[in-house]
Amino acid sequence: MVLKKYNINPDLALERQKCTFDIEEIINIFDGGKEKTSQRRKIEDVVLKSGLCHDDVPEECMSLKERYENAVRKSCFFSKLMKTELQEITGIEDFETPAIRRIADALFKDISPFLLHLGMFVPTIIGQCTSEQLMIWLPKALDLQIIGGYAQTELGHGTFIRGLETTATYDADTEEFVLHTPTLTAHKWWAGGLGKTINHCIVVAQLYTKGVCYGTHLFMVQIRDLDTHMPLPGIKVGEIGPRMGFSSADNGFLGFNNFRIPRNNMLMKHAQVQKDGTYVKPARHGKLTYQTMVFVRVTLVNEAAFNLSKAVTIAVRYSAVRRQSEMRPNEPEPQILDYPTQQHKLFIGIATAHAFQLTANWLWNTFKSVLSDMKKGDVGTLPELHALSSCLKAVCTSDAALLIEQCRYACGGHGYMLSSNLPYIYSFVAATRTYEGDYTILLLQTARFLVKAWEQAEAGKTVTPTVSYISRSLKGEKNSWRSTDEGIIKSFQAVAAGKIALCVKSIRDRMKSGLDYEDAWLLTTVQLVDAAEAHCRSVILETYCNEVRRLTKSSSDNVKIVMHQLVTLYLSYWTLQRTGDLLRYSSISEKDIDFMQRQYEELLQHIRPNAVALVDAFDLRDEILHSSLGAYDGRVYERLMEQAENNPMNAEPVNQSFHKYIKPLLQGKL
Ligand SMILES: CCCCCCC/C=C/C(=O)SCCNC(=O)CCNC(=O)[C@H](O)C(C)(C)COP(=O)(O)OP(=O)(O)OC[C@H]1O[C@@H](n2cnc3c(N)ncnc32)[C@H](O)[C@@H]1OP(=O)(O)O
Ligand SMILES: Cc1cc2nc3c(=O)[nH]c(=O)nc-3n(C[C@H](O)[C@H](O)[C@H](O)COP(=O)(O)OP(=O)(O)OC[C@H]3O[C@@H](n4cnc5c(N)ncnc54)[C@H](O)[C@@H]3O)c2cc1C
Repeated sequence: MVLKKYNINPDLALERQKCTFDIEEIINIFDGGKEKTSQRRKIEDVVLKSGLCHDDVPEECMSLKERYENAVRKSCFFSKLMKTELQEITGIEDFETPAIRRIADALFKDISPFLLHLGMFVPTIIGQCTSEQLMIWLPKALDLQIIGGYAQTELGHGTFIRGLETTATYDADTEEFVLHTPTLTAHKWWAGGLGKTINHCIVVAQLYTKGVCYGTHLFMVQIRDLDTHMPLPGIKVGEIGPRMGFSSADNGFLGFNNFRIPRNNMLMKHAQVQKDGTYVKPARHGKLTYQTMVFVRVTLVNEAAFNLSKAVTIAVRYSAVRRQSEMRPNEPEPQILDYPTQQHKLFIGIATAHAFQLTANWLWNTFKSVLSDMKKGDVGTLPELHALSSCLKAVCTSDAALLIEQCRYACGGHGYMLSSNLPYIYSFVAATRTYEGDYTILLLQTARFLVKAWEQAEAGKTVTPTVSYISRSLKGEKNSWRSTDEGIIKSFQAVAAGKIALCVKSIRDRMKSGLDYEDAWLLTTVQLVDAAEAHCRSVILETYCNEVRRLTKSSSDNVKIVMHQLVTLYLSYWTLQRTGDLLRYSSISEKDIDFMQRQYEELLQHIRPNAVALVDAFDLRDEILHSSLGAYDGRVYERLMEQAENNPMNAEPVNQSFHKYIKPLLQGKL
């Protein structure tokens, strides 16, 4: 371990002695091998030694303007570091390296204003440009000669992309597009980095040529002068105002007054406008311009896992240090981690972080394989990827937000301190449930796919692997409950199949009673969201079990045991959460449920001695955790006091407001 090992809180030190497995083995599993762990640590060393992570004043004590300026400073120096030393170490394009994403959190407790540059601007250039356009913009973007964002959402529309109002009208005489914001609600709103930082932007606008609207397309737009950074004439741009999190990401607004850009600034990999204004539609699939969103949804599953692992590390370490109440009269106060209710709050967080991380890796591989199919001209696998990335983004970000909040509950009053870092982690993840497609909207997209899959299976057609359980269900295969991994997964698939069947029936019944398809669908949407969530649960459970089995094949017995205990905990937890559904759609009995409850409670006891070691195995350095409660040495109270003493509010013994207001009030002179 690279972490400092002096002055460790004695309770935490004892916890580490109880560990039954080799922590390094689990670290290697999640990094993807020993080599990757070593590369990641090298990257972390370089960034930590650079001195960039240091703030003179804690971020939470800065004004919004100071926070933004501090974040810009760090982003610039971090970018320089990425281009130099880090490039040498990674040897690959930076933005895909998970280690870079991890260590970025050592610099930014909140968000880098450059997040959207690497998160969406560069991926859009890669996915949407012709090879000529790529040659122009990609090197400049990677070299940070231009800095960009992604402006799709408007004041009036975010979810419904087809309803966007910004127009891009082609003028064949000058071979230019004229960008225009026709109404108040057409102003671009929310784009990260747009407020103050970026000079270029991908703009999503309704394309008009030869008097016809062809729907939304993507355009590369320079919005600020590269030298003075002033908005270009015809551009109205600014920051949208304080929000729950993302404080240093300068989310912005943008309006166009007949602003002209060259024809070549339409991103033309899939659809083109020729010089004379002729529109050439995408040859293969109508939704390829939505590809960056699919990419980000895939990466957000990883974000859910990573941020949850940070929160649960903080809460478990704190729970080992914190002593409160008594279990029996006159006995010493126990560590709060010894309360089964505390274990119930936290151990599911550890298991979920594992489940989401392995699912994220699997989804990333699926994404790469679909991209490779698409490069060969085959878009057949795209609908399944869209359905998977939609539901996994929705469910993983939503579960992670709930579990992170549970970690805060688990830390009592001190968890409410910004210095615990839990409020920052929560506000970041809470936003991921909304952006890049709101929870409900994305589950409804998956539901479309599931209903279609049902209809295909009914017609005797083969369906894709993630929904093959539908065919089994239609063949009349009855579910018989077994409390094994496979048995539980089969039962969750039976729940999903049962719910999809009911949705299909509801839609058909409603149509029989005279409604059209749209109304029948609309009235069934509560059930459809529920069915898509059930499908997603079955995907996560299956992926988690399969991946742990695959990845621990050559592990030591002790690692196999502890990793499998977490899998069983996860399966038991969700069985107990979903007893109503399982009683309805599987053959589970009350006796089985009693067994699962006892098994779950026993597992909490089995995992308890390894709890601290399991969070140590996330290998998160103190500089990444930024937490007074979760540091490796467990010196919680020392840090809280030190930070209180250094609070700028305590710099003067008497605040001037006493003389101005309180004293006159006390003396009746106000
Ligand atoms: C670490 C990185 C951090 C990055 C920070 C990011 C910060 C945040 C950035 C943002 O939020 S950017 C803005 C993101 N905005 C959204 O996500 C908007 C969500 N809305 C949509 O995606 C779409 O409007 C919609 C809900 C999918 C509906 O689109 P549309 O009305 O055009 O389609 P439908 O009629 O519903 O469906 C038609 C057909 O198309 C299929 N489809 C839809 N989307 C896709 C897709 N992305 N890929 C492939 N296919 C897609 C859909 O399933 C339908 O198929 P059929 O059922 O007809 O077969
Ligand atoms: C921190 C943050 C950063 C962001 N960054 C960017 C960015 O960089 N670039 C960018 O373009 N955008 C960005 N966004 C915008 C984001 O993508 C949208 O806010 C998001 O897609 C949700 O859209 P909306 O705000 O229009 O919500 P709405 O669609 O108005 O949703 C409001 C509610 O209505 C419900 N609803 C809407 N339509 C339906 C329907 N058809 N059926 C059932 N229920 C429905 C939703 O489920 C939700 O509960 C960002 C947002 C946030 C919070």
